[in-house]
Amino acid sequence: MSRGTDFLKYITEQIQEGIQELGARIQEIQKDIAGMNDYYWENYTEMDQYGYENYDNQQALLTQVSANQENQKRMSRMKKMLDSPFFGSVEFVYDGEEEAEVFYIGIGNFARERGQVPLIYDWRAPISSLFYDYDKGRAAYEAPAGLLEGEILSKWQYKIRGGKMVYEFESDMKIDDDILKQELGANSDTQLKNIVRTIQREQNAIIRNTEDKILAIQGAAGSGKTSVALHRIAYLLYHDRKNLNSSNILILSPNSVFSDYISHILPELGEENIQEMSLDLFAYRELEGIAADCEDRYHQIEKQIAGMDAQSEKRFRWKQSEEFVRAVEGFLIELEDRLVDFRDVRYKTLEKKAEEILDFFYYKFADIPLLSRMDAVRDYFIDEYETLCKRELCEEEAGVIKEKFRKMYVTTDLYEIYNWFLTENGLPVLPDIPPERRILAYEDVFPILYLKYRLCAGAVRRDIRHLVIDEMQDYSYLQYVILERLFPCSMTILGDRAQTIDGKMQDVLAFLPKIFGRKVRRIEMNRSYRNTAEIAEYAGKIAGVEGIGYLQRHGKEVKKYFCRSQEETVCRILENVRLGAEEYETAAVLTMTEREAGELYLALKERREDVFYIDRDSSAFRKGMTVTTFYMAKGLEFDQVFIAEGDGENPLDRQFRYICATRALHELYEIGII
Ligand SMILES: Nc1ncnc2c1ncn2[C@@H]1O[C@H](COP(=O)(O)OP(=O)(O)OP(=O)(O)O)[C@@H](O)[C@H]1O
Repeated sequence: MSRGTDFLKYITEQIQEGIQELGARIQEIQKDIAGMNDYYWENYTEMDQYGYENYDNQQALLTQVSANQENQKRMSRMKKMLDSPFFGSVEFVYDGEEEAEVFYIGIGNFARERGQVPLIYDWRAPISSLFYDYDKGRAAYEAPAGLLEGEILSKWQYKIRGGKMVYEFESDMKIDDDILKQELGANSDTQLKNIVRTIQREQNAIIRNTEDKILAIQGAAGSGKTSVALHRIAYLLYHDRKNLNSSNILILSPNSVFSDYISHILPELGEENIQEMSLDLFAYRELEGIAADCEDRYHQIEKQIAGMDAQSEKRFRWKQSEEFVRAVEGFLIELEDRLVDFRDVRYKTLEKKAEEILDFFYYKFADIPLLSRMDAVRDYFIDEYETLCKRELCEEEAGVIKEKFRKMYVTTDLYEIYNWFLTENGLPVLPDIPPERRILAYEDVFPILYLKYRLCAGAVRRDIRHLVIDEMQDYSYLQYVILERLFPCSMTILGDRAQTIDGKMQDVLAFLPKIFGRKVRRIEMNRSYRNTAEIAEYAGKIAGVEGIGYLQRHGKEVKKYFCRSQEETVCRILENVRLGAEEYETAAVLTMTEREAGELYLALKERREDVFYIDRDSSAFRKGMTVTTFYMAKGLEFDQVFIAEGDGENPLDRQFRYICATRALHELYEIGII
């Protein structure tokens, strides 16, 4: 038997024994807990009158309950490990030592007892970097005690499934590529896979980067940006347990389908409860009370596809630009004088002259945002008044005073203030209607949100300690300014300029340093993993993207059809789609517009059962044939992709075809209309 198979046998026994021992411990604690409960119910009437005994009992109970919760977690981790306990090993001899040691690496640490040397090391442990960063020969890793150097004598890779060794071999770079090809040659799933077994060196450098506050990654389509960002989160959580837990992390993703697509990776890596949301949803929640509803990005894309007139297009761009931010800043300086009408305030013996209020407003509290500043002035005077009267005001009295101060604002309605700004800048104003009837066009959503953050206090989200922004190319200058204000934390920002959904490519890396300063570290990922060589070359030509490396994984040539009608398009799709038990798992029919997707979906649904439609309200994608727009398919991947082109020219044609083409793992069909 080989060393890997021997170790598998040994470790399986160890894990099984560990599970048994832990099971017994869980039961024991469970008994203790039951005993404590019984004791409490039998004795609670006789416990000391001050409640000390009761308190001690409760504490003891809580300790046992939380110990068992922890044990249950360990138990489920160990059970998971039985399926595939490790995937790599490194035979390493430390400098100055004679004998080599073999370190096995898996998805989590395993030791029989807490504090013992692990039998399997977590892929995020310092020692595991030997596996990802080096081949045979000299190597080193950064341990808590400092840099440890030595020599790697051999490196092995294993595939274990259901507790059985599928393959094992000594790995060098070439074999690495073969494994990758095998992994990527498999059928796609409706969820992104974890890549711990095959993380590449340049990916590992990003995952293990803890020095840079803001990492901005420009990566080709399919280069593993999303995968790397998620593994980075797992890595950061592992290494900074004291300061960071999963509720401190927020992922801004394009939509709910994408959120669902990536949602299982972190739990698989042992990290639960990471929050995910789109920036549009975030904005919508923040603007509650100002407007009843907001358009989202997808409304805007549909407008762009339908063709916007030059003036609307120009206005939209301006409202998201650096110039806009500057114009708002200028407007805010003037706003101070326009927004407040200082008056004397009188309430019983409290009397404040307008001049005195003005003085406090402009000087003492000048740092507080305008719409929150009067509250600070008011609280100051109320405090002063209470000290003088030697009593606290009741709620009703304080309410009356609050109202008097609040009334000095000419308006507190951000929508109205925004209209002042628009008028000043010679732009059409929004209709003068009450909040419950207001629906904000996408072009106004972030401008109003920006005003909110500049005018009201309390926006900064200090609970978030790490922010991930996926599809960075689709965020505007203004959105980044907002993000910078809201989240003063470390960030992983990733995207691909070639996939910008706009008339021209946007290189956000050109302006990010202006917003975030010198904290931004730029990294490029130029090797693509998703597509076959044939598809990658085809896609590269569409976007005019050069210099992308890809695996020499070969497949069918890309096929192009020209059809006369929708009926013919449907026929072409159905004759080429290969879904089934022995075939592919996912196929996508991707269109430019929602209308086209809706029509094709209905036509295909008549002919096949397993056809699903994804629109902006969907929250998951399923095995079978998915019909959707190119912009909803961003970030996802499918075994087969059919690009159903619309008729006529379109300003987003290049982006449409490029994004669609790069979604395909194995087969790509382009269907044009003549
Ligand atoms: N090191 C790796 N080992 C195995 N598979 C990998 C590796 N890196 C990337 N992949 C695979 O390549 C595919 C693309 O990865 P991912 O979706 O993370 O790329 P992306 O750069 O975010 O793509 P896009 O921008 O086109 O949406 C996925 O199937 C992923 O599992």
